[in-house]
Amino acid sequence: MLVTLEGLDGSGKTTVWEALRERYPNATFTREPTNDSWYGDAVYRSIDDDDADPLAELFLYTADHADHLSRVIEPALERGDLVISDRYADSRFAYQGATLEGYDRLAVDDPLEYVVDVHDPFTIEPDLTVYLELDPETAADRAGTTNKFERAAYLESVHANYERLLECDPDRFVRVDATQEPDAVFEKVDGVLADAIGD
Ligand SMILES: Nc1ncnc2c1ncn2[C@@H]1O[C@H](COP(=O)(O)OP(=O)(O)OP(=O)(O)O)[C@@H](O)[C@H]1O
Ligand SMILES: Cc1cn([C@H]2C[C@H](O)[C@@H](COP(=O)(O)O)O2)c(=O)[nH]c1=O
Repeated sequence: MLVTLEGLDGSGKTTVWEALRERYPNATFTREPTNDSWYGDAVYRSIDDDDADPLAELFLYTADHADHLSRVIEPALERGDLVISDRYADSRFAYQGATLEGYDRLAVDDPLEYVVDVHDPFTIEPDLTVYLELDPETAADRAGTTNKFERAAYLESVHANYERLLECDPDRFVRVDATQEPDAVFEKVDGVLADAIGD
């Protein structure tokens, strides 16, 4: 079973992911961008480049996703592991969907839909996606605005894109209020996960 954690920067995904690691020691824990491949290194170079071309950046993230699928996700699912990923394809739909808004050289009406279409032929859809919902101001505050994506105005567009994704796929997404204390957020996510895997 593939479970993904999604949300704005600072919404508490990694905090929950770390706590789940202790709760499910036999599961495969992974993340995007990956932090153990040159594809992931290339993505982090792009994140640190304020002038990175948004379309090139989409394909760097997507290359990292393709490698992540073949190297980590598919083998773990074939072994029958529970796989828990801190960010996954929905991050691309929401974030690159936002960076590509108003990018003149991409002749599409709906960048989010375009990014979904790029993934459609090869990605593996998660069985469950936990969306940690937080307002963009608090998210930017918590994240500390350390990279170009962690700014409230940009996170507004990302937030709107996540809302579209949740609306399109209500059976896959579970929304969790990320303004609660960390323990309460974890308890809620743990309950959702236990229900999903029949624990
Ligand atoms: N429920 C919470 N309430 C208040 N602060 C929190 C909560 N969860 C996490 N934090 C704090 O917010 C900051 C960001 O948390 P975390 O790294 O888990 O978020 P994230 O969603 O993984 O962020 P990013 O996507 O930027 O990596 C950390 O300082 C963390 O301690
Ligand atoms: C997977 C993915 C991530 N991003 C953005 C979101 C964050 O600002 C950075 C790095 O992620 P982290 O969880 O803070 O380490 O990258 C993105 O724009 N598109 C994606 O597909």
